[in-house]
This record gives sequence, C-alpha cells and structure tokens, in this order.
Amino acid sequence: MTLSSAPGKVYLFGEHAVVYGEPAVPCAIERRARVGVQRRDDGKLRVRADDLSLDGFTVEYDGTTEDGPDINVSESLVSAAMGYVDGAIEQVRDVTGEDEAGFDVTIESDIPLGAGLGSSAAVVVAAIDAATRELGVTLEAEELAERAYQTESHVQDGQASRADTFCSTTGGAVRVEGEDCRTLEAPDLPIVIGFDGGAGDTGQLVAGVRELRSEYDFAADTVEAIGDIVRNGEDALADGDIEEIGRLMDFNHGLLSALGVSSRSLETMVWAARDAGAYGAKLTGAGGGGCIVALDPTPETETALSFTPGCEDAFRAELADEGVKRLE
Ligand SMILES: Nc1ncnc2c1ncn2[C@@H]1O[C@H](COP(=O)(O)OP(=O)(O)OP(=O)(O)O)[C@@H](O)[C@H]1O
Ligand SMILES: C[C@@](O)(CCO)CC(=O)[O-]
Ligand SMILES: [Mg+2]
Repeated sequence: MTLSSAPGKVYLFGEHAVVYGEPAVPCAIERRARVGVQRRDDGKLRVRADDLSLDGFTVEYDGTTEDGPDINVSESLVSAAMGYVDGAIEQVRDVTGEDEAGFDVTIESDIPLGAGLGSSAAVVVAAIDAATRELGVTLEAEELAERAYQTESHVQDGQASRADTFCSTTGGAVRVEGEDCRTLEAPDLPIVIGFDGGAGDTGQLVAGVRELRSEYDFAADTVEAIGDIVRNGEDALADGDIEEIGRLMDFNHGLLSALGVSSRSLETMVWAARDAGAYGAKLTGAGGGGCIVALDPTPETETALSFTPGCEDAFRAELADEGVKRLE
C-alpha cells in the first residue's frame, strides 16, 4: 500500500476571478485528505470513501468498460466521487504508461466536502501522488500539480484554475495567475474558519459567474477589480500589514457577493466575524454555502461564530507549510 496526504486551503483573495486569468492567493491549511492506494492485478478500480455518506460506500468497477460501477447507492454520490478519482487514475495511467493498472483506493479526509476548503484538489493531488508511487514513479511537484489541475479542469467542464491544485501540492501561501504558479512569503496569519454545514457546487457556481461576466460589462469589471484587490493584497502580505489584508478581504467578499456566489449563511458568518472584531472576513472557494475565512488573533471571532445560528463549526486553522506528504 502507498499512502499520501495533501492539504486543503483557504483563499485570502481571488477565487473565481482566477479562472479568467486574474491572480489569486490561496493558503494551504492543516486539514488533509489521505489517500491509500494498492495495486490490483485484475485492472479494476475499487474506491472506498467513508466521508461521502454517513455509512461510507464502496464502488468497484472495471475502469476499462463503458458500463460504470455496478452498485446501488445514489448515482449523484457515485458520479461525484468517481469523477475525481477516475480522473486522477486516468492521469496516473497516462503518466506511467501503465494503461491497464487497477487499484484499491481508500480516501479519508478532514476537509468538509464542497465547502470551499479545496477537498477536491486535496483528494486528487494525494490520489495521483500515491498511485504513481505505487507503480514506482515519483512525480516532481510541478508535474503532480499539472496532472491534478488537468483532472479538476475536466470535472469542472474545462473551467478551472491551477490555484487549488498547486496550493495543495506545494503547501504554504501561493500566487497563481494563469499558468504562472509560485510560492509566496506570508506572515503567520491568525486564520479562523466558520462552516455552515453546507456545500456549493463548484462547477455550477463557476458557470454562473461566467454567464454574468459575458452578459454585463460591469460584471467583467468586477472580476478585474478582484484582480486589483489581489495585487494590493500581495503588497499588504509582503509588508505583514494584517489590517490592510483584512480590509482587502472585506472588499473581496463584497465583490464575490455581487457576483452571486455568496449565501445567507455565508453573509451571516461574515458579519458575525466582523462584529466580533476580525480584521476582515470573506467567503472562501467557490461559495454558495460552506466556509468563510476571517483573521483574528483573539478568541473573539471563533467564539462569536460558535454562537451564530447557521454556523455549524468554527475553528482555527494553521498554515500548512508542507503540501503533499509521502507517508508510506
Ligand atoms: N473525502 C472524500 N472522498 C471522496 N471524494 C471526495 C472527498 N472529498 C472531496 N471529494 C470529491 O470532491 C468533491 C467536492 O469538490 P468541490 O470542488 O465541489 O468542492 P471543494 O473542493 O471542497 O471546495 P472548493 O472547490 O470550493 O474549494 C466531492 O463531491 C467529491 O467528489
Ligand atoms: C471558484 C474557484 O476559483 C476556486 C474553487 O476552490 C474555481 C477554480 O479556481 O478552479
Ligand atoms: Mg474544489
């Protein structure tokens, strides 16, 4: 068995706009997906993902046939899980040249699904890394990130950025603009996360912004304005100016809200954090529901969020310096 883990992330600035070539700054956090992979001789792919439903489920199918998995759990659950894992294994077969390789894949994750903390990227990065190593191939970070990006892009109908997958591969704070991906020096940030227990559909939310952007010039301008916020945010990060970082996060949230990717519970949590004295607060990731990220070195924001109706969980997150980890 070969085991790899990869971290989730929060966006300080720039989600959605990054899909259209603006820069973005995500930061990896110490919440991980762990993927264990064992080669199978029969060419089949068997996936066990306990976090996908209360009871967990197992799918087994012959990846070489058109029939897909033969099991009786809801189809949306299966297609959601299989889209990423299947895509990751396709990349593994392609990069190793082992077209017929089969695997038992086991996924465990501390990252809530579809909540803006990059669970999909973490699962894909860890899966590609573990499965290639299981076949005796260790990918360089650059190749791993690129293969993971190809997988996400495929599932998101070609509308994805390299931000989540690069960040999950390398860890730390990163800056992504189109194909240009680099690591940033970042101060130690007092990150607090609020989670409403819900999720948003990344593909659908990205498609919504795309439509607005083509319908209204001012929506296209809004996307560009997010890019300006990110460029200012990079200076604030370099200066370690946390007040300015917070102010820019607030502004970024307002523009994401204008683009229609916020929700009532995300707004409620953002305002609870601001009222509690956070430097700034915004939704993170695709939105629609899920998580907000706030900056507050005091316990006030976490406490306020834990008493906020609609907030199911509030917790602090440490920056993850390490991206993919090769565990076994
Ligand atoms: N523990 C897991 N086991 C299996 N599949 C998972 C797991 N976690 C995430 N996934 C896959 O990732 C999908 C969620 O990805 P999606 O991009 O919608 O949200 P996210 O990555 O959590 O948030 P965002 O992209 O906004 O940061 C799930 O539907 C599932 O297919
Ligand atoms: C919404 C988005 O910008 C981030 C999702 O975590 C989509 C992407 O970058 O692929
Ligand atoms: Mg995702």
